[in-house]
Amino acid sequence: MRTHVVDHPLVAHKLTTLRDERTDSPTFRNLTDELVTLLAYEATRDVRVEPQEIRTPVAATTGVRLARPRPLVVPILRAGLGMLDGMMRLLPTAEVGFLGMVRNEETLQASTYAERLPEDLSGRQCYVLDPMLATGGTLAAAIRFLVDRGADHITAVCLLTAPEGCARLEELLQDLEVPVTVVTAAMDERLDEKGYIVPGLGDAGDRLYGLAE
Ligand SMILES: O=P(O)(O)OC[C@H]1O[C@H](OP(=O)(O)OP(=O)(O)O)[C@H](O)[C@@H]1O
Ligand SMILES: O=c1cc[nH]c(=O)[nH]1
Ligand SMILES: [Mg+2]
Repeated sequence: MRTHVVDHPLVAHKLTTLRDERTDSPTFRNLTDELVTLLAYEATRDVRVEPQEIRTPVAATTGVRLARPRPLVVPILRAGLGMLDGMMRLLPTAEVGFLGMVRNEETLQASTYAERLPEDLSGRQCYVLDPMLATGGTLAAAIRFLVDRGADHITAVCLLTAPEGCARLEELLQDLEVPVTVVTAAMDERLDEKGYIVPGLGDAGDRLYGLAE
């Protein structure tokens, strides 16, 4: 597994406002959207392309287009939904599948409550969207689900990651032969006793969709 922390002053600037407890839900949603587009640029660095012959007004030339089958973007509900538009801005022709997952706040175990994905993902590049990689349980289960269906290339886009979660993800997925990359805006310090990322940004789903108020 490869973890890529995007080191860019605009990412750091937007992330700081995102973390701030005074940031309201509408601003949080906008910043998430902007941050994801910046991360998506890095996350799609190895998206598959194929040659395409075109004519410019001046001459014939060979360029590229996105290869078939199209990439699949998978937001993990609820909080991952806030990342979908930012990702689709760069990959407008991607297909979208959905996974609904929730972490039990006592046991920290992830469970799946909804799934709407193509049955056969053979040969598909998948981009998993989830703002928080905390203990890693949610992302590990989501990635295994996609690989079991045939996905052969996984990139997870996460706003924040915790070192403990990255280590656990690597351990849980060590038997996979599929390349897995995590692209993130920051690797934070640690998890607290409730499994929250420190300093983190709190509960991403609640901050996006306002259920905390
Ligand atoms: O790495 P983990 O320890 O598994 O935790 C991370 C998960 O927790 C949050 O979702 P949550 O369960 O709060 O669901 P929500 O998106 O509906 O708020 C977050 O969006 C991740 O999916
Ligand atoms: O810090 C955390 C950990 C899990 N889920 C969140 O939304 N935030
Ligand atoms: Mg939540």
